[in-house]
Amino acid sequence: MTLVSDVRLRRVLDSRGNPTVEADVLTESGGFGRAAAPSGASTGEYEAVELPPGEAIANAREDAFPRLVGQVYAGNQREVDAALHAADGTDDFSGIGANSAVAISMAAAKAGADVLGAPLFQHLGGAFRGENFPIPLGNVVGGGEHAADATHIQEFLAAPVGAPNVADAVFANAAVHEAVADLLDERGVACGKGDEGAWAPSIDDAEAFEVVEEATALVEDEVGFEVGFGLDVAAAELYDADDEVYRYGDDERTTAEQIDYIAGLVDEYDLVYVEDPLDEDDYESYATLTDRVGHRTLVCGDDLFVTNTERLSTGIELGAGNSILIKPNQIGTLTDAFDAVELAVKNGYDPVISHRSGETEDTTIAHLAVATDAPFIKTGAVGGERTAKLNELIRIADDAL
Ligand SMILES: C=C(OP(=O)(O)O)C(=O)O
Ligand SMILES: [Mg+2]
Repeated sequence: MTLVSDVRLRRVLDSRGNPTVEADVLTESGGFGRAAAPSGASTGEYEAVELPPGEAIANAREDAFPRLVGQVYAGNQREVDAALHAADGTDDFSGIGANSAVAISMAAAKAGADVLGAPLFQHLGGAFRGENFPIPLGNVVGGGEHAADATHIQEFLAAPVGAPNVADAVFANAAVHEAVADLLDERGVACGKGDEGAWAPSIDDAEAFEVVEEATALVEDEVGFEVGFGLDVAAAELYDADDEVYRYGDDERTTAEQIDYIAGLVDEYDLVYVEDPLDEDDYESYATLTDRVGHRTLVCGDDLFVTNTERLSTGIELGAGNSILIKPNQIGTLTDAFDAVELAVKNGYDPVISHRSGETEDTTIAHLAVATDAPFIKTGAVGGERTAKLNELIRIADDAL
């Protein structure tokens, strides 16, 4: 029933105004799935390779279509994704492009769900998946590679850890986003937004901590449940490998100082989440930091692990981090992303399903988070391509699909 009968690829716009790959997968019985690849700006060095969309589309048409059409079943995700790997022939998807691969992989999953008449999260998670919903981490202030002339730390993330349900959590993050704007306004700070819809003021990191702490406290009082916050430091972007220092503008920190700095921030602000606090090649320092603060906060590897089970295995062996960011396009297929989640959970690492800074209206990650029972999802706080995922979570919780 779910035999793939056609695959179509095209260039569509992403939220930054760049072209990205969109895939349609059709099945013999009339099933249909459509999905689009997101795109990172602060990409990890070890991510699967995103090709220019035109090239990715041409290569996938030539090499992947013959292995998909009339050959594999959309309802059998492992078979679809194995065909994509076989068509690619490399270990980093530099043949057909991780952007073509992930778009096809996600579109096939949707086509499989369509044939079954089941929502995507149910097709992916099965009848016995958990009943939990992820806590959304919402980017409210940011800079780094996502906005010029803003904070050095890439993302300050609202984390409504005490929310009784996903809808209240989503609205709490939006309220923090709004409170931040009011507080910045009171301070006479005008600002625009970065790539993910977070405010991108021209203030230093210390002032951003003050503002976000105040905003989360205000919203916590208002909603009556715990609203903490966390960070994506995106430290690989700050690290100068030649001089072996982390550069925050004119300030620099050695690795030992960076570890002390992050541990100090966890203490001072009771951070619930710290992503990429150290360089993507420094497993040992991750282990040191995890030893110090891992019992009270999530130390999450994004550029460190790049959704890759081999890199995660190294981290597990060394005790580096206690959480992994899961971005399907970092590894190229849903099967690989699922395998990373499974390995993480088996070893006590919390998976955090994540968007990219360049996004589309695609909602696959909302379904992936529910299907895998992930405790967290990172997908912004406001903005159409971000609210697409957040509103989908609300619909899933409301049995409205
Ligand atoms: C979402 C992120 O940004 P990008 O997509 O630019 O890697 C991130 O670093 O976690
Ligand atoms: Mg990150």
